[in-house]
Amino acid sequence: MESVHHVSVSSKILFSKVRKIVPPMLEKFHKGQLGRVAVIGGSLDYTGAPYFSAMASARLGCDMSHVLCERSAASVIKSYSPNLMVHPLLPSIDTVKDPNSIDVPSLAGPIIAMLSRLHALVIGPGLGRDEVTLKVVAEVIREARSRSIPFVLDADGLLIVTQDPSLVKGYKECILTPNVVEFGRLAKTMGIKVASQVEIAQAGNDNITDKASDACEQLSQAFGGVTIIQKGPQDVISNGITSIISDSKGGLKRSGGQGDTLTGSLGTFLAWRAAYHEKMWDSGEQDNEKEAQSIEDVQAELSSENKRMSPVTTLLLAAWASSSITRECSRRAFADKGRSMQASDLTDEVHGAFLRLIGEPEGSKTHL
Ligand SMILES: NC(=O)C1=CN([C@@H]2O[C@H](COP(=O)(O)OP(=O)(O)OC[C@H]3O[C@@H](n4cnc5c(N)ncnc54)[C@H](O)[C@@H]3O)[C@@H](O)[C@H]2O)[C@@H](O)CC1
Ligand SMILES: Nc1ncnc2c1ncn2[C@@H]1O[C@H](COP(=O)(O)OP(=O)(O)OP(=O)(O)O)[C@@H](O)[C@H]1O
Ligand SMILES: [Mg+2]
Repeated sequence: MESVHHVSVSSKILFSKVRKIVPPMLEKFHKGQLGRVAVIGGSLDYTGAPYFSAMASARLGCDMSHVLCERSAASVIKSYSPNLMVHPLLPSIDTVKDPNSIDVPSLAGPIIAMLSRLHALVIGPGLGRDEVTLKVVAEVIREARSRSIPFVLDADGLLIVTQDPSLVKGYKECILTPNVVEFGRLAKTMGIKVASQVEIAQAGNDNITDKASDACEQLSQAFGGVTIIQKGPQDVISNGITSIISDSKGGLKRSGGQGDTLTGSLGTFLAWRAAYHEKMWDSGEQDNEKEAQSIEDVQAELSSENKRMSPVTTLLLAAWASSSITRECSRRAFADKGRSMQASDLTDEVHGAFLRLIGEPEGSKTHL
C-alpha cells in the first residue's frame, strides 16, 4: 500500500509563493545578478537541445547564458544565436591523443575554472555518449557538488548517473528530470521496482497520481533525497518526503526538445532561488528560524503569507514553476501551430507563459 505525500496547496497560492523567489527588476542590479547559468551539452549529433535549454534560461530572465559544448558543436550553436556565450570546452574521443589514457582532472580544468562565476548548471542536453566526454563531465559534477553549486541533470547527464549514482546520491541541490524511459533506467540502476506513469496508466489503476507520486518518492529516497521531476502526462515532483504534482494543460504535439525548455527554466529558477536565499532584495517576508524538513513544515511555509521559505521548499517550488512554465509554453505554442509545432516554438512562448502564470513581482520596474 503506497503512502501519499503530495502538498495540497492551490496553484494560485503556489504561484504567489513562486513570485517571492523571482528577483524584481531594479535599477541597482548589475550584469549577472539576475542569473549566470551554463548548459553543459552539445555534441556532433545534437546541437538543438543545448540551444533550446540555454535560450529558455535566457528568455525566462537570466542575465548570462553559457553553453559549454564539444568542439564540433560550438560554431553551429553560435550560429543559432549571438546572445549565447558558447565555449568549446568539452573533449571527446576525436579530440584527445589517446582515449585510453586521459588525464580527466586536467581535461575538466577549463570548465572547472568557470564554476566560481556560475549560479547553476544544466548538465546533459545533447551531450551525447562519447566516453571521454562523459568522464570529464562526471568530474565537473563532482567538483560542482563539492562547491554546493546547484545543478539539473537531464538526458545524457542521467546516463552518467546510471553509471555512477554516488555522484549525486544525497546531494540536495540537484534535480533529475527523467522522461518515462529514463525514469525506468534510473529505477533499475537503484534496484527498485517502481512502475512508470505509463505502466501505471496501462494497468488501469484508479489512483494514477498517487501511484506515480509514490514511485517518484521511492526513487528519490533511493537517491538519498535528490529532487526528481518525472515528466509525463503529469509531471510528478518529489524529494522523497514531499511531492507536488504539475498537471496544468500542455499541448498535444510530442516533438523532441520540449524537455529542454524545462531544464533551461530550471537553471534560471535555481539562480534566482540562490539570490533569494542570499537576500539580494527585500522580499518583504519575515525571517524564519526553523528550516523546513517534513511535508507539514513545507506545507506551512507555502500556506504562510509572509514568512521566508527554506531551501527545501524553494527547490520544490522552482521545480514546480519550471514544469508549469514548460507546459504553458507547450499549450500556447500548440494553440498557435497545431501539429506543426516544434521545440523552438516553445522558446518563443517563455516570456508570455511567465507573465501569465507568475507575473512581475512587486517592485519590478519594467516600465521606464
Ligand atoms: N534537437 C535536438 O538536438 C534534440 C536532442 N535531443 C537529445 O538527444 C539525445 C537522446 O535523447 P533521447 O530522449 O532520444 O534519449 P534515448 O536515446 O534514451 O531515447 C529514449 C527513447 O524513448 C522514447 N520515449 C520517450 N518518451 C517516451 C514515452 N513517454 N513513452 C515511450 N517511449 C518514450 C523516445 O522516443 C526515444 O526513442 C539527448 O542528448 C537529448 O538531449 C532530444 O532532447 C531531442 C531534441
Ligand atoms: N502526455 C503528456 N501530456 C502533457 N504533457 C506532456 C506529456 N508528456 C510529456 N509532457 C510534457 O512535455 C515536457 C517534456 O517531457 P518529455 O516526456 O517529452 O521529455 P523528454 O522525452 O525528455 O523530451 P526531449 O525530447 O526534450 O528530450 C514536460 O514538461 C512534460 O510535462
Ligand atoms: Mg529528454
